[in-house]
Amino acid sequence: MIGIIDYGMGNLGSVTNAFRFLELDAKIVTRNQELADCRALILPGVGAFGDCMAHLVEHDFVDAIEGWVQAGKPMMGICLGLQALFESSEESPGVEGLGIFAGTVKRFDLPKELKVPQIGWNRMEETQPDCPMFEGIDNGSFFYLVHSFYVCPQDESIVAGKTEYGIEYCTSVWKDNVFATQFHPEKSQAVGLCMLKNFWNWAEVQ
Ligand SMILES: NC(=O)CC[C@H](N)C(=O)O
Repeated sequence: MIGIIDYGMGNLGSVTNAFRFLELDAKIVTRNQELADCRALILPGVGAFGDCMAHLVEHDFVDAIEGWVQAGKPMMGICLGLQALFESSEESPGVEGLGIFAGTVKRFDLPKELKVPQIGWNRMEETQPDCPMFEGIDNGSFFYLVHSFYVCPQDESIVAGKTEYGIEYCTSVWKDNVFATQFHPEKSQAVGLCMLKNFWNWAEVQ
């Protein structure tokens, strides 16, 4: 079963509905003790970096997530759930992220004709085409996103997907047992559902 972490800030409903539509066993976990029943985790997130980290601390999920990742168990981060995996964010100066990946999160600084937050569909170029989460997804497919900040991995080798919005920036990362994306696969129709199904299948064999 896949555990969808509920720390009071996720877009839980749409993520849960997506797995229900796929007829895949996923449940919302509200206590870190429930992680033991899970085969894989989803870290969703909508809102501000600082609030995300405060809620993860308040719900006692920080050590549990770090332990999960260190144990080599599969996890997928979505949107703010990607950003929280890094060390810090310009969105919340002074707040420490989970630090699972070295690097920070920066705010778009774009010409005024490019609106921030970027809200809508944009293409992802697969820079790790062998990433299992991209199975059956054409390179350059469009995904849905809503964001003002973007991750800047220190180690570029973890970048799995890039997108152009005034600048070229990272929209997916994959290293070992952790995959995360700035996009909302649960709101990206067929390609997004395919990505979630791929994560389920990949997690099955980890
Ligand atoms: N949709 C979101 O919650 C986006 C996450 C973050 N606040 C950003 O603007 O990039």
